[in-house]
Amino acid sequence: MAQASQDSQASSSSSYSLSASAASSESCADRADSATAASFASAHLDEATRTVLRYQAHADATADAPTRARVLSIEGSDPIGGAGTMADMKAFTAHGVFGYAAMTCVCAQNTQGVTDIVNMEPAFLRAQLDSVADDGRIDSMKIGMLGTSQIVDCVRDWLQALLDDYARRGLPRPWVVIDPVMYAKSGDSLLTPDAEEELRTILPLADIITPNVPELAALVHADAAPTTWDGAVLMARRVAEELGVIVYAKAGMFALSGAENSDDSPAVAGPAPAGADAARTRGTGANPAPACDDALIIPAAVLDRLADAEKATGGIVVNSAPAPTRTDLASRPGTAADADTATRVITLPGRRVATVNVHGTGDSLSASLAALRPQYASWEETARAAKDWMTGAIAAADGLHVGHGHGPIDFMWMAPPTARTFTDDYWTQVRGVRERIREMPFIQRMLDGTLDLLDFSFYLHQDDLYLTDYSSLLALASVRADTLHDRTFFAHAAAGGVDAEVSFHGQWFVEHGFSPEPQTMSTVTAAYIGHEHRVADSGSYAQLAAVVMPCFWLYGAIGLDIMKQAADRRLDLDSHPYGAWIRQYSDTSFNTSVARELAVCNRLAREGSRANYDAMMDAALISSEHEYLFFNQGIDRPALVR
Ligand SMILES: Nc1ncnc2c1ncn2[C@@H]1O[C@H](COP(=O)(O)OP(=O)(O)O)[C@@H](O)[C@H]1O
Ligand SMILES: Cc1ncc(COP(=O)(O)O)c(N)n1
Repeated sequence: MAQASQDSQASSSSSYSLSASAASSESCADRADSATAASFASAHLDEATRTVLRYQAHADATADAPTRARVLSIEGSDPIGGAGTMADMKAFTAHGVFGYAAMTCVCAQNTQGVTDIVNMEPAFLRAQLDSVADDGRIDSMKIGMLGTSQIVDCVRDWLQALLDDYARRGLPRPWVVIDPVMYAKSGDSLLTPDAEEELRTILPLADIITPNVPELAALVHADAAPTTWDGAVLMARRVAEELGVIVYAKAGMFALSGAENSDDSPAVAGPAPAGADAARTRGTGANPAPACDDALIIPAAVLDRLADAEKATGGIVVNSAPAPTRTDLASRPGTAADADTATRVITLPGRRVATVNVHGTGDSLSASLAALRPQYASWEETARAAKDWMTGAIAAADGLHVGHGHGPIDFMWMAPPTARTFTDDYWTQVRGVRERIREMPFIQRMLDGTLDLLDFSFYLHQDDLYLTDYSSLLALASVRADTLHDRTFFAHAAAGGVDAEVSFHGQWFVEHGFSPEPQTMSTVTAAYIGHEHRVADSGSYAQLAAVVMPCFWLYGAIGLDIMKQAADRRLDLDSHPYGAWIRQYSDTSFNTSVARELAVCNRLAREGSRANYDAMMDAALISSEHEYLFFNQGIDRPALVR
């Protein structure tokens, strides 16, 4: 059965199932052209040119393809929303595919355990599966918890019939990912003991299976689960070779126990980069983090079929990006070859996230593989993409606060958070900066009237230099604004506010006997302006809006705070040396602009990606540190720029 299913996959020669479905509507003349092109290409063209031709053929063949792959989940439910069907649908949506779902059982479970399971009558499950298959084309599927041997039989028979039917009708074979679910993270059993043997009968129908470490042990009838990663990979190789399917071996069990599974990674837990970047920075020396590498094990039988498929089409696999060949895989870093069996073991690097919130990680990974395979050219690329996505989703899990046991992962980690706004988050994160500014000697001495006028005039001169430049940044924000509202807001801010402030400073200089002439810029002022310009030059409009925000908000907030402190101390502003300035600073009309700027930032943070949100936050937080240094320079005089 294994041989037949894999061969039918190979003969469709499809790395993109969507593309192959479009190809089935190709005219005979087109097919003849492709065949001629193929033999011409294999005879005359170099590899790069043939690759370009593959791209052209793929583009032509997918011209009428649907916008999204259609992916089926066959799973049990999880009302807490972290595993099973619910995990699959969330992962499908996160990966941009359209999800179908047939339920094998309904589970009463949460992050702490499984309390009850109602299995579907096999006949009713079959009715669900037929409902999908009769009405919708399936490009890819993920099969998870099957529960009982009757359900295993039902799904296996349906799947075999579907694959036969697709083959008969010349339709591309759907990608099949099977997660041989036996146990939940909580330790609860999700498969009746008598069904373990039955489960083996469906696995050869898969392209790829994703057992965790205890499931690997069960599949090879080992008495105990391996205690080392090398032992797990060895077992995974046995399973791959016996079943003739690719095995994705998962290291989650070792991650949960805190063990490293890779020799080459430093054992220091540094501040880990978030998400996909985390996986990629390993081995570069940046942000060393403990490893959680997975492995993709491709048995020789599968490699041979992939290579044969390529040979059969003379190197042009119509509707397909190049499939990996033996030499291809063997020459890649992280690929180990075994002289005896020629099985390939590909390391999928990742970093370990220190969390207990891994409910549904196995489901999410297998669903991701099914969703991503139609979008990538090979299982290797698919697996790397799925692994990176999983690391990001696990890294964001602790923020969810769902459940008291093993909490779910954050399927939406690539989107900005929604429970709090960007400005809520920013305000909390700058609490320390706000306190430091409030307590700083410059502000306190100004309030009690002991601040040296020279120190204050130094600060005001720097403020003038800063504001002149700042107004150009606001004007730039106006030019780059994406709505008319933002454009006019920044244009007014650039013109009005800054102008008024500078002329008020000029008045103060004259009244207090200081020259209003521009002074030399300090290194502190230059550093703040430099940061804002760097963001303006290389960042997005959203980042530009965020980098100028602290000057609005922190300045406005300090003004309110000074007003409150002055009132609490019952200061007589008419006789106070800084009375006029305190009045000006406490002018709440400025808060109209602050409020509008905050609304602009929240909109831009909400509408963009998580990466945009984080970049906006970084820009604003760095500006906030500069705000502190800026006030502080009145007293701790920095060097001047020459
Ligand atoms: N703490 C962790 N840090 C990083 N990745 C993890 C962690 N725990 C699990 N993973 C990853 O999650 C995916 C699912 O693995 P695993 O948790 O072992 O599956 P299962 O849920 O079937 O036991 C794998 O890619 C694994 O490497
Ligand atoms: C319906 C269903 N399917 C699978 C799992 C395994 O999830 P995990 O072991 O990752 O918690 C689960 N708990 N529930």
